Amino acid sequence: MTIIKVADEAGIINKLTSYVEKISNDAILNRGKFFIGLSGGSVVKYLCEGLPKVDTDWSKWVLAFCDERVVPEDSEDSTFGTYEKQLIPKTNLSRNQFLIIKQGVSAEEAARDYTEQLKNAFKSDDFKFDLLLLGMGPDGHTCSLFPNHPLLKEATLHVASITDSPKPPPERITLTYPVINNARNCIFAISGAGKADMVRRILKDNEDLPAARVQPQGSLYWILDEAAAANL
Ligand SMILES: O=C1O[C@H](COP(=O)(O)O)[C@@H](O)[C@H](O)[C@H]1O
Repeated sequence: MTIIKVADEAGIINKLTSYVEKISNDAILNRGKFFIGLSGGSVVKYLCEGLPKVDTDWSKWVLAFCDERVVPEDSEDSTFGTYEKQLIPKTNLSRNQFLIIKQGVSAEEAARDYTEQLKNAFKSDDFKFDLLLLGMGPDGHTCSLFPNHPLLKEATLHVASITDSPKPPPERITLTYPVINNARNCIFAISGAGKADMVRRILKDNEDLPAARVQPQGSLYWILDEAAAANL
């Protein structure tokens, strides 16, 4: 695991951008495609500001979601909806490069359908992302994997549904640990004093919280600003 401390959000965006550029170009050079998993929450802002600066072959990108809210695409809670408005217009990406959750179905059906979409994209049952970009809530959740939730033990499904998310909206789908920890690279990007206590509990005290269970076969990076790293 590599912990990178930067001064502020601008520093997070710069670091994130350079990692994404390097990892995407390596993936495209070696395997012809770049599979990336995006998160919602504060990471959206970093990516919408940083990704347009990446020098890459956008046509080779396949973009999925580490988790997504089961809401209409035009809802302000839709993670895809936000990237559609704030990222696509600033890059050469097109909508059909994103794996978007099926609309108008239950969370369970959306998770099943998303699993099929991933199978088609990877042309395999082995969902090996080149990069997952992750956030962490102040309670230590990542993706839609919340503390003490039964989904933390999910070992069979690649994509699971949740209908009792403690953070609204309650209905979501999420990648599970078998997929997350199969990734070539995982990067957390965390800022602000509100996360400092949880950052300490995970990175210093080694508490068993959802974000701490992200231990990929590949590389793991935590990019922290000064406020988030204050208690390390
Ligand atoms: O609900 C969610 O929360 C987490 C963390 O969000 P943040 O705003 O505290 O960074 C996010 O990573 C996840 O994708 C999202 O659905």
